[in-house]
Amino acid sequence: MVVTVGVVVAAAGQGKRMRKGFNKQFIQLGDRPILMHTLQAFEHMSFVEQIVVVTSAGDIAKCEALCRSYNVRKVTDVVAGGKTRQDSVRIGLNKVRTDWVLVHDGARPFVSEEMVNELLESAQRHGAAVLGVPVKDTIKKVNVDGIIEETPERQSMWAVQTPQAFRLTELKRAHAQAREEELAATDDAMLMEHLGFDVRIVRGDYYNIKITTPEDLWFAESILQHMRKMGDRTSCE
Ligand SMILES: Nc1ccn([C@@H]2O[C@H](COP(=O)(O)OP(=O)(O)OP(=O)(O)O)[C@@H](O)[C@H]2O)c(=O)n1
Ligand SMILES: C[C@](O)(CO)[C@H](O)COP(=O)(O)O
Repeated sequence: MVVTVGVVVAAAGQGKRMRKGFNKQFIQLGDRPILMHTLQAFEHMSFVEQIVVVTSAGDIAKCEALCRSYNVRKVTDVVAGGKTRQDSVRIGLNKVRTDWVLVHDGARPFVSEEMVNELLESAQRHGAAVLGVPVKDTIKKVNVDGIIEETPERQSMWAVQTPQAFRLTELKRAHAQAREEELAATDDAMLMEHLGFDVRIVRGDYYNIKITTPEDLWFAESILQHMRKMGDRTSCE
């Protein structure tokens, strides 16, 4: 079956935890801004037909100019996002014209074709899929007084990443319903789970980090150097 695949790249956050005073997507990582690493990764995936970038209204022109200078041609729309990531993704989805959509954080620059292939294969077989990695630490549920309430069994704990892959119509429905019910979610899978969909987890890679706090930039520089040395984006492990 021939299917079409689009991507919504959520890049409209303020990067408060990065404490730079500007959107962290524009921080230079190696020789280009973080967001350009992310967009170029999808640009080079042959099965991706369309990329929609969601950024803040004030950064649209800058983002379009960067796409031109880095030769990112699959970007059809650069649109202004919303207050939350969920709002930004919902806005971006309105521009997507493909059967399947990958939702990805602009701040995850090390997404690879190999991981996206596996993700899409699983999503198309089972209906919806997300990348994730088994957690390495012991996880505690802690109450407002700082007292540990519960230690969930680690074997069943995964740290969820992006991309996350869905049928466009189904994800749009999940977003519409969440809006109606005022349900707030930190990822798109949660909205699909809420609608009763089974969402598969596909093993991603520990290097597929989201750049969130300042020390993540050290890790990101090391990952980038390692990948360039290996001459292959996928051979970090
Ligand atoms: N209103 C928002 C908030 C977040 N994002 C995007 O969602 C991704 C994951 O969010 P996060 O890492 O939390 O980014 P920020 O919201 O920028 O960070 P912070 O919470 O520290 O302000 C980022 O690529 C971010 O740009 C978005 O598109 N729209
Ligand atoms: C979607 C996500 O990347 C999954 O890990 C993440 O939840 C989004 O970022 P945030 O830090 O929760 O805003």
